[in-house]
Amino acid sequence: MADIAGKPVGSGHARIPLLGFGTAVFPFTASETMKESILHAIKLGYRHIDAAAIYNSEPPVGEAIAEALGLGLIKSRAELFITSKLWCTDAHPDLVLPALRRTLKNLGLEYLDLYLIHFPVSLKPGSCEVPFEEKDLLPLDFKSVWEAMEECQSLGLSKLIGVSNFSCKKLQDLLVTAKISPAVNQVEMNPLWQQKKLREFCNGKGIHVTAYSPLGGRGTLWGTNRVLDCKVLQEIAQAKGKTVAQICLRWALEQDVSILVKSFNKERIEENLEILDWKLSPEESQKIDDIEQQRGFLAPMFVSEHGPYKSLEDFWDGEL
Ligand SMILES: NC(=O)C1=CN([C@@H]2O[C@H](COP(=O)(O)OP(=O)(O)OC[C@H]3O[C@@H](n4cnc5c(N)ncnc54)[C@H](OP(=O)(O)O)[C@@H]3O)[C@@H](O)[C@H]2O)C=CC1
Ligand SMILES: O=C[C@H](O)[C@@H](O)[C@@H](O)[C@H](O)C(=O)O
Repeated sequence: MADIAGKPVGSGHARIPLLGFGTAVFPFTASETMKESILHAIKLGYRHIDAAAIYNSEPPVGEAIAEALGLGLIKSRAELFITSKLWCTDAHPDLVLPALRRTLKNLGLEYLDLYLIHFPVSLKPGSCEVPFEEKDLLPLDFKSVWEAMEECQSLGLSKLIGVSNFSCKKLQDLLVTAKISPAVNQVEMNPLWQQKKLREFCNGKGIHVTAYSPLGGRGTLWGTNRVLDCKVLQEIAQAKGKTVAQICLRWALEQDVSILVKSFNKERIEENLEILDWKLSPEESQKIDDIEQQRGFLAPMFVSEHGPYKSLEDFWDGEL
């Protein structure tokens, strides 16, 4: 069993496991493979599972948890750290609590460990699906939606609350009125988009950063191969006898963040775990540090002349 020690998160005693398991696969449909992969991951020692209403992954996550309990892979639900996310159509103050209750029903759980605002944007209320119409994009009412998130935590329906895809500026805006500070900001982070500024800001505010698409989301709708194809990373991997994926994951781990990686392939699920008992040398870390930075490709879906963000610069408030 892999030893995936957790990091403190939030203002209480909670800990977030270092390495988490992603469940986003486009088209967003649940499958038997998804459930089997989650179960396999739990068997190998993954303890954080990242779901979202939009992924349609909540039912298979719930089934995998029930099976893991039945098989004795875990003794209680409390051994797991389960995250899910509020989709933009429900990012309206009166829709947050009903959305979380639906999420819990889908998962068959009484509480989440972490509930996140998926994106700093709303969509006209309606069905939770992509693609969506650009004309449905709306500004997020940070204050009132966050108040509804705070209510979710106060009711004990989620132990922690947080955000995803938030720039420093947006976090700063949220913090002006927040009574509970976001425990986590889940963002894209990999050697090609290291999020140095955001991490520094979050560290200063006690907000834990979770890295998604640590491999650049190879082969996904929103990702790219440029991370796994990066020459510098390939050279380090070859010299070290590791895979490029392992170099990316180890690098992220050494930046003091937690990671979410998705694989539905048994060998790769295992390969991605084998990053805990070795280190990058200072020279290797420096080479990665020097890689030219560019933003990933996720946010363009939310950039539109009809919506609150007219450009990627706008979405990220010019931060890189
Ligand atoms: N909050 C947000 O807005 C977002 C959150 N996320 C979360 O983060 C998770 C991880 O990010 P994701 O975007 O999926 O991208 P990842 O960087 O985890 O890459 C996943 C892709 O890489 C492949 N892969 C996995 N392991 C290896 C390996 N060792 N070698 C080569 N290829 C590999 C997978 O294929 P295969 O399955 O065939 O192994 C899959 O195609 C998501 O699943 C989701 O839970 C992701 C995007 C946005
Ligand atoms: O419009 C598409 C979706 O928003 C998609 O970009 C996200 O759901 C993201 O891939 C994720 O995994 O969280």
